[in-house]
Amino acid sequence: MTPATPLLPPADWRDFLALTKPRVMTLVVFTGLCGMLAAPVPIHPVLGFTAILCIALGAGAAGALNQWYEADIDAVMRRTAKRPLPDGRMDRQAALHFGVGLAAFSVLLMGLALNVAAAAILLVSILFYVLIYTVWLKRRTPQNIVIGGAAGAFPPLIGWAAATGQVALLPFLLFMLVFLWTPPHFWALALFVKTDYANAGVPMLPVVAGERVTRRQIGLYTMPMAVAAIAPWPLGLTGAIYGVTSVAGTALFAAMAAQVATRRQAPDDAMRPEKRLFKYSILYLFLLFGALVADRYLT
Ligand code: HEM
Ligand SMILES: CC(C)=CCC/C(C)=C/CC/C(C)=C/COP(=O)(O)OP(=O)(O)O
Repeated sequence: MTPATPLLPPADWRDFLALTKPRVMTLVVFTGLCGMLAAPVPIHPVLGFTAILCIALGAGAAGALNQWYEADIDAVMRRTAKRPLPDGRMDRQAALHFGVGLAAFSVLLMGLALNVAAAAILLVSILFYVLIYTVWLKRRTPQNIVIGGAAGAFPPLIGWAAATGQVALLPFLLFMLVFLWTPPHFWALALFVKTDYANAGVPMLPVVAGERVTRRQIGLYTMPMAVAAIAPWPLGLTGAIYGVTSVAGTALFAAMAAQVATRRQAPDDAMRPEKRLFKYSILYLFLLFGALVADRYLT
């Protein structure tokens, strides 16, 4: 006789929400919204709302499928052990159905209500995060987040494509900005949660190559990131609000990254430089994308 599988009570709506990684996705959705609002074509508010909803649902679906696939490693990391699957609050099948259903719904709705270009890029970003990052690269190489991180850089392109039906140089530069921002963002965090990844056997850079290499890589990626961040201004694609914000914001980012790269910490500094860089990395993208929209509507 096969042993009875313990039946889990139906998951709470809060567990389904947690499956979508709502906190991380706020910035993903914000960059998509700003990409849409920065486009030179006005979009009907109902269609604009629908496009952003599709990005949010698509990103949430990707987060759910990520958690469905990696419940085993989430269970051994302190930061993730309380997620609905490793904590036993949800059935794996329910998470899979939720993720696949939400992904299909978001892509179809984007295609029907907006256009095929936006739907296609949304589909590519979901597949990129789930298949290329989560299933293929994450457990295999410390370059996982460099390549797989492209998934999180697509939303500005999706937003722009939703409004215009095509892509252009400015959203491409925004894609490059988020793409090159991801390594410093993530490796700064990985420096202070290194043992979690080591315990789970995930080959993140500080675990595999050590702290020194990781610090240097953070500094290295910051340089092309700075170029992508500032370039839209001299290229005449944005105005002075974005220009000044990007120059000042990026200078601060570069100063913090240099501190991390050279491991300088003032004796009275309570917070480790990498922790400060990680926190600032999030504010930085909010600032630059916010300035992009302010530029479009205030100048
Ligand atoms: C492969 C690429 C990335 C990796 C591995 C990564 C990893 C992480 C991790 C592990 C956290 C810590 C806390 C948490 O799980 O909530 C975090 C926080 C965060 N990430 Fe990333 N991230 C990536 C890309 C991105 C992108 C593209 C965005 C948005 C554009 C983003 C936005 C955020 C935000 C807003 C937080 C803070 C969440 C909070 O307040 O709790 N991340 N990231
Ligand atoms: C529009 C669309 C589909 C966007 C996709 C959004 C996306 C790829 C976001 C990347 C950010 C993210 C949640 C990284 C977490 O990495 P992790 O899974 O290694 O983190 P974990 O250890 O917290 O699970």
